[in-house]
Amino acid sequence: MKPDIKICGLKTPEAVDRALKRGATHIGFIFFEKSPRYIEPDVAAKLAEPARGKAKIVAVVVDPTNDDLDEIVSLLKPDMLQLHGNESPEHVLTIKALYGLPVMKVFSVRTADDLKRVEAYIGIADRFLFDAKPPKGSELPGGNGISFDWSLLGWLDGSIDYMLSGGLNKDNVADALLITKAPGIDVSSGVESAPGVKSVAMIDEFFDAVERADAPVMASGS
Ligand SMILES: O=C(O)c1ccccc1N[C@@H]1O[C@H](COP(=O)(O)O)[C@@H](O)[C@H]1O
Repeated sequence: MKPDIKICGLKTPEAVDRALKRGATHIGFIFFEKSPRYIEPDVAAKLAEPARGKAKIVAVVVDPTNDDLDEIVSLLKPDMLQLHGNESPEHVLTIKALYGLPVMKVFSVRTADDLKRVEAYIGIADRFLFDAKPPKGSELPGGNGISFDWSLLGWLDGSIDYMLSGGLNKDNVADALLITKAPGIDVSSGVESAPGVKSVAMIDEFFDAVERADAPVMASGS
């Protein structure tokens, strides 16, 4: 089955347009100031306009304050919040109660132990997102272009709805889908020509690779 596809860290109308034309189900905007993909909420709001009703608009935040969220939610009017920090289950519940939006909670994964934290969020987070742990010294909690051992997701309860992220690109996404059968995938730096610079050609190549992975295999000679 075709997975949900989120293109994250968008900053130009061209990249938004291409992601939508190719069938992105989610588009993400990064509200983490140290990121090369950071965007002001009012700019993101204008960029997101063509996506309304076509793809889910996702605001990516890291341990946000209520002031941060007040501004982002009132200007962007996202469909979903992606919590990419160390938000506790209690903080997730508070955010959901305050803003009435579904939450995708992110977990950084290196070993099977990292997946044990998921349990405390079941019934609280609406969706999960599994990303690689950032390398030592990185200022970014995500968007590092690094993958983790996808086979670890085999330990998850099959009923958990999630997106897979971390270092996905046109060359590895088919393997990632084969191994995980992920219901959703999320890419950022894998469709960039330089940090923070999305390439429409690379967005095309990524969707092409997902479509090839999803295509039925024809028997030879028939
Ligand atoms: O992309 C960023 O700069 C970023 C900053 C802060 C939090 C999350 C960020 N990106 C998220 O990271 C993952 C994986 O990105 P990549 O494909 O490995 O580059 C993705 O979920 C982005 O939403």
